[in-house]
Amino acid sequence: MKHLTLPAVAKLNLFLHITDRRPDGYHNLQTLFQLLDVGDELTFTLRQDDEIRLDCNNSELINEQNLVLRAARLLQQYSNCTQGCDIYLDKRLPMGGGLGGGSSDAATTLLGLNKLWQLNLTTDTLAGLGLKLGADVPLFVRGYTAFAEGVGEKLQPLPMAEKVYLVVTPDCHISTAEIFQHPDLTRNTPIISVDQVLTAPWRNDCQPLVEQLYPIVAITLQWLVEYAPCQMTGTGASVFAAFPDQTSAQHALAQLPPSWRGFIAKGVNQSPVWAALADTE
Ligand SMILES: C[C@@](CO)(OP(=O)(O)O)[C@H](O)COP(=O)(O)OP(=O)(O)OC[C@H]1O[C@@H](n2ccc(N)nc2=O)[C@H](O)[C@@H]1O
Ligand SMILES: Nc1ncnc2c1ncn2[C@@H]1O[C@H](COP(=O)(O)OP(=O)(O)O)[C@@H](O)[C@H]1O
Repeated sequence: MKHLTLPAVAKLNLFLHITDRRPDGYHNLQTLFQLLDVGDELTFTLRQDDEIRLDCNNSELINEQNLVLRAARLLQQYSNCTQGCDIYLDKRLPMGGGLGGGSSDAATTLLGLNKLWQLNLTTDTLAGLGLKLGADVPLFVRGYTAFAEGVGEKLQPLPMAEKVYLVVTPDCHISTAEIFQHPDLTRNTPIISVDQVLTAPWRNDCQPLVEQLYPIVAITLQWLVEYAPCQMTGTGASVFAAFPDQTSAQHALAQLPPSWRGFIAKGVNQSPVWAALADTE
């Protein structure tokens, strides 16, 4: 096998509870990660040498900090692999919007190169490597909708009704670090058990603070709630609502103010990346 094209889908946090702050400054969370069926696409091509090169439809993303390059280099180093690759990233997801696009790209890179370089590393090993790159990477490596604890790395599969979501991303950049460092962040939500997930009220502890600091997020939520109950994902800025069907989601999307960005996606319990990998067997 010389080429491999794989999806890197988005996620939503159907709820996000912050339960405490750890001595290392990070926060323990409880969250329900819902995978979606839309995202970026990555193509991996074997090279004759051991170089790793990245190309992308967004030239600003072609740099050493890109999580795709960092994931590829980490895997090459970990496995002492002498092979290289050209990687093309087709960036489709809004960036820095709480949809996990960068983390998903990193996970797809770990999964894709494990296959292309025939490393045969286990999913546990890849998830462990992914955690070094970001808290959400293990979710995308494992590829199932899940209840998560810790910083998001302790995952239990939790299949959900596969609903239709409208996701709207207002034009503002929110720093995850700024939100987590803010004194007004709610960080003492009581811990719930996995049995309580479906009955507990779902809320995002970052949302009130983000609405206060970034009024455009509050305005976007006020727009969306006219159509369906809505919430913010991650540390923002994207917001989402579940709709009973494609038609009603499409109706709301058609009313979106011109400068806003939105898309419709279906919630999925299994990441399409795993089905795509199985197709290459
Ligand atoms: C909170 C979530 C929920 O999905 O937000 P989104 O990024 O999706 O919006 C993620 O777990 C975010 O993960 P990720 O985006 O990888 O965060 P990182 O880059 O690791 O962290 C940025 C900074 O946020 C703070 N941080 C992050 C995660 C966490 N559980 N506690 C923290 O206190 C730390 O100060 C860290 O330096
Ligand atoms: N492959 C990538 N795709 C998107 N962003 C990336 C990538 N690699 C690094 N980044 C950086 O990570 C930041 C957050 O990316 P992203 O995962 O899209 O957001 P979020 O964590 O809010 O869901 C971006 O602003 C960008 O600077």
